[in-house]
Amino acid sequence: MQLGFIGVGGMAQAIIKGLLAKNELAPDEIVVHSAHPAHYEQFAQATGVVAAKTNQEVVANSDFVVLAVTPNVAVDVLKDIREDLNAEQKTLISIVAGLSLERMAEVAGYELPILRTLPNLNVAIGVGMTAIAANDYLTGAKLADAKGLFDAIGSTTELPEANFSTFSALAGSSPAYIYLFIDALARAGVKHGLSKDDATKIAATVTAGSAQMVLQSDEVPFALIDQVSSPGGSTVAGLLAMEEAGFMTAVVKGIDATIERDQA
Ligand SMILES: NC(=O)C1=CN([C@@H]2O[C@H](COP(=O)(O)OP(=O)(O)OC[C@H]3O[C@@H](n4cnc5c(N)ncnc54)[C@H](OP(=O)(O)O)[C@@H]3O)[C@@H](O)[C@H]2O)C=CC1
Ligand SMILES: O=C(O)[C@@H]1CCC=N1
Repeated sequence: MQLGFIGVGGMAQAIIKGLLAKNELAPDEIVVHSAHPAHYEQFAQATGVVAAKTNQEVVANSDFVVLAVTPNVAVDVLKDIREDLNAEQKTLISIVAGLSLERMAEVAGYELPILRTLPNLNVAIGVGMTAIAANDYLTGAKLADAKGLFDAIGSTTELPEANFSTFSALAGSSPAYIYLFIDALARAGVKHGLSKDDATKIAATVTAGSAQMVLQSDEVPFALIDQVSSPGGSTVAGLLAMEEAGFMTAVVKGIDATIERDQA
């Protein structure tokens, strides 16, 4: 498979890193281009992927083309490559938040096979969580191949587009919030005398372990919270202090704001 990337920012690099680490594709099966030669040429040199001189050259040399630019330029970029996409019926894979299949088809061509995806940064280490929605023209082997790319670097879930904004907040943006939680936990450890490195490792290990516990246990998180909280103990004291500071409200407000911005 030849896989093209238009845009090699944070998210595209995470996908490419994940695919290369899993040996899903060889570096010479990936072709990239972005706005600034200094960025994409340096990235190509560092990873061994192929640098194209234009977005059109990416399309010409790919079977599957990943649109990985920011939402504000995505439609203009699609307009620039639509002829090349349709000339040989390439498959378009979008990772652009907020850009619907209908809008992409309107701009790039109604019969173009398109997979709308919403991955997260954790694809870089093979534990991503990606939502996918295909249009009617993406079926059979092409759909399986496109989905397979994301299966190789984590979990995928087929989702109605109406739920993409919520998914984007809960899975696309939330790594940032979970990193923030880990950093806050570690900072508290530093406040009480641990080194930042030690505290961060401890906080991250416990966060990963607790997530595994939720996934593997039959209990809901609230029941697990009760199991940690010894009667009259320190955990319940901490929980109540966190709630007094608005922990749950802060999380829900953050997700509300994320969804609101995605839909703006
Ligand atoms: N970051 C994340 O966790 C997630 C991001 N997304 C989506 O991924 C997309 C990219 O986000 P992210 O990687 O964070 O953003 P970045 O700003 O890191 O990357 C954007 C990329 O687009 C390139 N670009 C800009 N204009 C053009 C153009 N005209 N032609 C070709 N390339 C262009 C930039 O080029 P250059 O580097 O040369 O400046 C850059 O490589 C967004 O649409 C976002 O919604 C989706 C899920 C999660
Ligand atoms: O911040 C953003 O807009 C993108 C969408 C999901 C994660 N990052």
